[in-house]
Amino acid sequence: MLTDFVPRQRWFAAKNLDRGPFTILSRTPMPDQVHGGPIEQLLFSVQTPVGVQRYQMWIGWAPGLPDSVGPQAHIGDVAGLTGYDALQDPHVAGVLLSAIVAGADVGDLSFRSEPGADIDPTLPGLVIGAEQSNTSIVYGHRAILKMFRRLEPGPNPDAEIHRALSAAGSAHVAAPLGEITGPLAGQTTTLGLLTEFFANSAEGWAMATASVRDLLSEGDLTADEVGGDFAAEADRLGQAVAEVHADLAAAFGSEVADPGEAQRIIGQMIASAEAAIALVPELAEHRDAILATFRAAADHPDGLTRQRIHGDLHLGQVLRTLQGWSIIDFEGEPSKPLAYRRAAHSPLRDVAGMLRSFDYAARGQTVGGDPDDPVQAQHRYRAAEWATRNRTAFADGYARAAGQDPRTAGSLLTAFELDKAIYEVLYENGHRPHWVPIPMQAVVALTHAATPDGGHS
Ligand SMILES: Nc1ncnc2c1ncn2[C@@H]1O[C@H](COP(=O)(O)OP(=O)(O)O)[C@@H](O)[C@H]1O
Ligand SMILES: O=P(O)(O)O[C@H]1O[C@H](CO)[C@@H](O[C@H]2O[C@H](CO)[C@@H](O)[C@H](O)[C@H]2O)[C@H](O)[C@H]1O
Repeated sequence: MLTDFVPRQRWFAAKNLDRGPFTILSRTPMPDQVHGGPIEQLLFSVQTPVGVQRYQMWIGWAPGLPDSVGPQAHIGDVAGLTGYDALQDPHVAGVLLSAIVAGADVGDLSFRSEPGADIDPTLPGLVIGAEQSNTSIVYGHRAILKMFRRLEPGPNPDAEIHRALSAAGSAHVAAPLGEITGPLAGQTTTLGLLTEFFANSAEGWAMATASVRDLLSEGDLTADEVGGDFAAEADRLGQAVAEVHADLAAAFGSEVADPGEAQRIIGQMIASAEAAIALVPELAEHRDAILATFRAAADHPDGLTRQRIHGDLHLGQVLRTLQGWSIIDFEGEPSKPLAYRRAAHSPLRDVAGMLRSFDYAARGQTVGGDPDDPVQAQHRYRAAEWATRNRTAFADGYARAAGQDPRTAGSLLTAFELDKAIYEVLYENGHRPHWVPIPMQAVVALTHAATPDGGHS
């Protein structure tokens, strides 16, 4: 029954991998029924060449597909009952919120609210957009419940970091309100996280791309002259990221790594690049330049600091609220193991993620098209202008708040950007193949200096 439905879901990361059959790990029915049939949490695993993957689903059963969900929620029919993706059902959303507020224990699942959280269990819940790594339900513009889809045994860094930053009084994070946990491979595992919802907020990605469009529609004004200029926001965002890094360092600790740290990091980047090259043929022709760019960064003289970071920072992970910038989704890079995502890393990794994202916001609007069309060529030129302006503003804001300019890391910052761009090639190859040219272009630009003729061949 899962065979047709699961591979169509955005959250399923093994779409393009050879894989074994789905193995059901557990089924936990809720005491409540909403459409004359049970609602159950189902955990399953699937074996892939890169290891086992585990996933969470919530399945509702009813005599037919309930009116409260669309046809995309249909999973399959068994013994006269229709199974459907229950997280898309507002009635099931209500059951989950009530269980959190009640502090229910259901089978092995624990539903808990944070001490002092004041949540109205009757708030109506609505699932938001399908194009996410997980599935989130918004309750009356007051709270948002993220149900993690791909699971790894242990605490999810999203829950850990929301709690730590909130306890530190950070102005840049949503307050945690509750959690759903349960056992997986013998460890207590975060299954869902309820946090404060920022009503009237805008995603950084939406704001940045609106600003790019504004610039592209202008024939002769430069990026600093158009009404939609984003540079002041990019500067404030840099400041917010630096403040979050400082709070994370205070909450979880930080250390100056030993002098060999840069070599160790570069070694990991080279290993990831080799793995990506083996999977994506377009990367192979740039292999020499990629390796040369990484090697050039290995001799970083200064000690690097290591601390907990966001790990997958981009413009889609930042919200402009009425108060300022907030950062969401502290899970880390979805493809990396949990131990890596909970470990200390260089904050330059997050800085590089944001720098890449400014490039994405700009080039996403000009990708594809006719390379010989003069209007499109002009758009590409303007998009590059926007990216430079906003990358600079972000780094300026970060440097001011951190007291240290990330750009002084030079070739090492380039290596972090290249590492991210290669990750993005892999990510787009699996999820949005028509966007592969965006990070590919960055791979070429970032390795340009390392090619024998400086990229003039
Ligand atoms: N606290 C919040 N307030 C308002 N919107 C939020 C909040 N948290 C998340 N969102 C919205 O939900 C979307 C998905 O959240 P995210 O944590 O990025 O989930 P995923 O892990 O599925 O990518 C975000 O892109 C954002 O639009
Ligand atoms: O699902 P997540 O938000 O955790 O992150 C994954 O998906 C992102 C795409 O939504 C991806 O980000 C890439 O695309 C963004 C635009 O959609 C762009 O702003 C980022 O710079 C680019 O990396 C992210 O890498 C991936 O982990």
